[in-house]
Amino acid sequence: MLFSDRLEARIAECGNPICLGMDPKLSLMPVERRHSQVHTPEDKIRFFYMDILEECEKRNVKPAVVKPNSAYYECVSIEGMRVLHDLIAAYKSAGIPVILDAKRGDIGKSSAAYADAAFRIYAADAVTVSPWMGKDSVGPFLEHPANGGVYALLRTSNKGAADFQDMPVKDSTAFFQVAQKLVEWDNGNLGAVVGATHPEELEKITSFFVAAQHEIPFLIPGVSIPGVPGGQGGDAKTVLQAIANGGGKRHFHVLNSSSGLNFAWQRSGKEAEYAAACVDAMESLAEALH
Ligand SMILES: O=c1ccn([C@@H]2O[C@H](COP(=O)(O)O)[C@@H](O)[C@H]2O)c(=O)[nH]1
Repeated sequence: MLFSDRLEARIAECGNPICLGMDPKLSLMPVERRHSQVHTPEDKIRFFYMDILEECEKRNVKPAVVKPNSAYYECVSIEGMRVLHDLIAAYKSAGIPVILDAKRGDIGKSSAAYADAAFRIYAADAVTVSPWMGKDSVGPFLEHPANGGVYALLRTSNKGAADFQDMPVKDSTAFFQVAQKLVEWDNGNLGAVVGATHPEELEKITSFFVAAQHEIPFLIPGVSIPGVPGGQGGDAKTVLQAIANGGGKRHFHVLNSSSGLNFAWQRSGKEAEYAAACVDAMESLAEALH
């Protein structure tokens, strides 16, 4: 089954388009309030996300997908990467697909090795890639036997996105040129990263794919949760409206919040309730988007 079909079925099944980012920030993970046996940063990360998973299962409130960003695990230690691997396995076995946010891409043979690492070693369902090096760089991810999803960076959420992505190219912009290539390269497993922070661009990008009669799933990072610091300011309802205005499919695209959902306990200040606060925030986001 193609990734786009699996994703659409998953969003319909769980009833929300939420992508729970999993970007550990140790100072905001008060795990020792619940577990006295936490001794290392790796334990802290493991307990934190396992508590959130347990709470999701207990309340039957699950995100459509999760997205750990590998940087936050790699910078902890080699063992941190083992924790990333184990969390991917745990969330997958709870039926939640995992997007590994690693932003890979290289010459063909090196991309093939990156693809194998993402899909076989980490066993992720999807991975983020940079399209900058072209078709032979993205191809090995699309052709990997795991048949996983491949989200290419298209119009990112950061301020610097404008530096290159908005550059005028052939009567349009660089990101529209990339969008055209994505349509050409897609084999049913390709998606695009489009930031939540620029809804006007999101609407235009949606219209582009709709006009090409070739919608691909968007991973939309940059969504903030009201009252929780650290997000990028994107508003989830505005994002869905932009997709609707562009004529896009309703249950196809996922909206990512990492710090907003992970550290939602900051709203009440009740540190020991970090897992419940995360799932509360997910539940109210899901309701608001229903
Ligand atoms: O354009 C992009 C691409 C990736 N990201 C990643 O998503 C999360 C966002 O975290 P928040 O805490 O919700 O802001 C993070 O892993 C980024 O590296 C992005 O923000 N924008």
